[in-house]
Amino acid sequence: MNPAARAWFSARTWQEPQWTVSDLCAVKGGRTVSVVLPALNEEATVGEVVGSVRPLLGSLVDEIVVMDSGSTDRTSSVALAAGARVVRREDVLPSYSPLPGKGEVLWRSLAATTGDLVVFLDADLVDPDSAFVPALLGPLLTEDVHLVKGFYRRPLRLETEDYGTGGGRVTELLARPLLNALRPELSGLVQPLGGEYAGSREFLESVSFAAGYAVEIGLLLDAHSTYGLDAIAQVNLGVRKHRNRNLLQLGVMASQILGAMLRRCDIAGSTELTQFVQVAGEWLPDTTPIDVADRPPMRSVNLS
Ligand SMILES: O=c1ccn([C@@H]2O[C@H](COP(=O)(O)OP(=O)(O)O[C@H]3O[C@H](CO)[C@@H](O)[C@H](O)[C@H]3O)[C@@H](O)[C@H]2O)c(=O)[nH]1
Ligand SMILES: O=C(O)[C@H](O)COP(=O)(O)O
Repeated sequence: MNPAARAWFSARTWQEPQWTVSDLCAVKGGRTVSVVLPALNEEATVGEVVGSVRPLLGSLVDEIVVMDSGSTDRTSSVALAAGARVVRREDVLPSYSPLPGKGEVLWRSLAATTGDLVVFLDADLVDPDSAFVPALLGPLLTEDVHLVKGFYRRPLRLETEDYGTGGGRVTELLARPLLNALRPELSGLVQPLGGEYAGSREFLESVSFAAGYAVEIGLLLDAHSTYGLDAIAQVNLGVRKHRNRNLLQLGVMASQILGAMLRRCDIAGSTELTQFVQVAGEWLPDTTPIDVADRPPMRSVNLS
């Protein structure tokens, strides 16, 4: 491992986070915390994810917001019933037409919330653990850091009985090898792409947000460039189960991540990905555009 990454791993990894909610409330002081769940058609799971955070509302957590990314199912009503405030993409920043993708709603969430610290949780988590939010906030509330990433064991298929390992295919086959090659100081991150993380508003509003699924790699690289390695921490969250996407979907995700990474290393990427699908026995090319434009730092955006 890169020597800087090795030293960082020893200093900034919490293998068994011990902070209790009352410990954290005691050090929270006047700081406020927003929990944000990006959601696109997550009616099956969003209620439980909100429910796992709801008991913290009014103590460690000051607001829970589900950022609806254009759902056509009951995501909004389920989230509302579970105790979240629901914000649609078009409800904030009216002068910016909403774009598709996860990065877009995370970016908009900064204009929809006020917490000094922001925790992001995916809304497709299965059996979400109420310990995720306190663990992610631990280093932010007790150390001089700006970004805290969760890590975990990742089962691949929910239908298998043992809930084993094998998940995180884009992480293991693309993101970690790429970081190793192009930003080796970040090779100590166990889950660089994980959707459960927390950051300071000061940091989140100072950087651009990559589109789609590139948002996490963008924030990680930008936290490193802005503050250095020591401003990043990682905490063990145990096990994370979620809905697995198919290989073609992961190919598009991987291309978005690759594009954002290359841009941050001043290397030109591609604006489209061609994959091949079999139709009536014949193999045909199928081309998907790859989002490239970042949203600007929220600090520079006119909020009216
Ligand atoms: O256009 C979209 C797409 C997704 N989501 C939500 O974002 C979360 C994660 O999306 P998902 O499609 O489940 O991503 P994963 O396959 O789980 O991808 C992993 O890797 C991605 C790339 O780094 C991260 O963005 C994800 O958080 C991480 O879980 C879920 O709550 C989605 O509902 C949106 O809000 N809008
Ligand atoms: O984070 C990842 O690597 C991708 O979301 C794929 O995850 P999966 O292999 O667990 O479906």
